[in-house]
Amino acid sequence: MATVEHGLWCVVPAAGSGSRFGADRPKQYTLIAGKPVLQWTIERLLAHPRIAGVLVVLAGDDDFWPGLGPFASKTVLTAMGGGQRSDSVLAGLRALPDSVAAEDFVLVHDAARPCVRHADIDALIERASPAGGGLLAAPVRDTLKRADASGRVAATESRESRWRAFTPQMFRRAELDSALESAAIAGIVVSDEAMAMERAGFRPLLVEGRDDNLKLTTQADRAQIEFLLLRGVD
Ligand SMILES: Nc1ccn([C@@H]2O[C@H](COP(=O)(O)OP(=O)(O)OP(=O)(O)O)[C@@H](O)[C@H]2O)c(=O)n1
Ligand SMILES: C[C@](O)(CO)[C@H](O)COP(=O)(O)O
Repeated sequence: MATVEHGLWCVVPAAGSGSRFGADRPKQYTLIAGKPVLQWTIERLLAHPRIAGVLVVLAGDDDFWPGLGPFASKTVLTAMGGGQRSDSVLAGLRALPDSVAAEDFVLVHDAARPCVRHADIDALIERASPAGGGLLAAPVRDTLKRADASGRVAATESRESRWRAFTPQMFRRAELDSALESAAIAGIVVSDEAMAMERAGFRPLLVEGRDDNLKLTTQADRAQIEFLLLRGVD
C-alpha cells in the first residue's frame, strides 16, 4: 500500500496555447505582479512540505521557459507535452523519476491555477489517499441553465450533486497512466484525470476545496487572480 509519508511529485501541465486568454504569449507566461503565472504556481507547489518535486510539461515550441528564474531548492524537471492536456499529463507521468514507484500517488495540477491553498492540498492528500485517489472540487452553488442555439434558456438544470472539478487531482502513477492511455487509444478526449479514472472504473473522491482555486482561462479571470496573489495565498 503506497503511503504518502514521503514527498509527492506533481505533474504540472503547462503546454497549452491559452487561446481563450488571447495574449501575446501562452497564458502561463502572462506576468502577474511581475512574475509569470507558471512561476507563481510552481513556487506555490514547491513551498508545500509534502511535495518533493515538480515535473513541468512544456510545449515543444516553448521558448519562454529558460527565462524563468530559479525556484525553491527542490527538483524541477521538464518534459514535452502533446496536443491535448491529457497527452501532456501522460507525457509528464512517463518522465517522472524512477524513484516514483508505480503504486505511488502523484498529483496533477494545472499551471493556470496559481492560487491553490496549501490547506486544500493537505486535505486532498489526507482524504484521497485512503480512497485510492481523488480531486479538489466544489459544489455548484449557482442555478444552472442550459442554453439553446439562440442563446436563450432551454432548460434549468438540477444543481443537485453537481460539483466543479479543480486541480490538484491525485492518483496512483500506474493506474493513472493506464487510464489515460486507454482513453487515448479509444479516441476519447478526457478533460481531467478523474474522467479517465472514472472511465477505467474508479470512483475518485471529491474533496471540497476553496472556490478561489481559480484557473486563468480568459482575461476576465486575471483581475481576481492578481488580487489573490498580491493579497497573499497561504
Ligand atoms: N495540450 C495541452 C493543453 C493544455 N495544457 C495545460 O493544461 C492546463 C489547463 O488547460 P487550459 O486552461 O485549457 O489551457 P489552454 O489549453 O492553454 O487554454 P485554451 O483552451 O484557452 O487554449 C493549462 O495549464 C495548460 O497549459 C497542456 O499542458 N497541454
Ligand atoms: C482539469 C481542469 O482544470 C478541471 O476543471 C479542467 O478540466 C481543465 O480544462 P481546460 O479546458 O483544459 O482548461
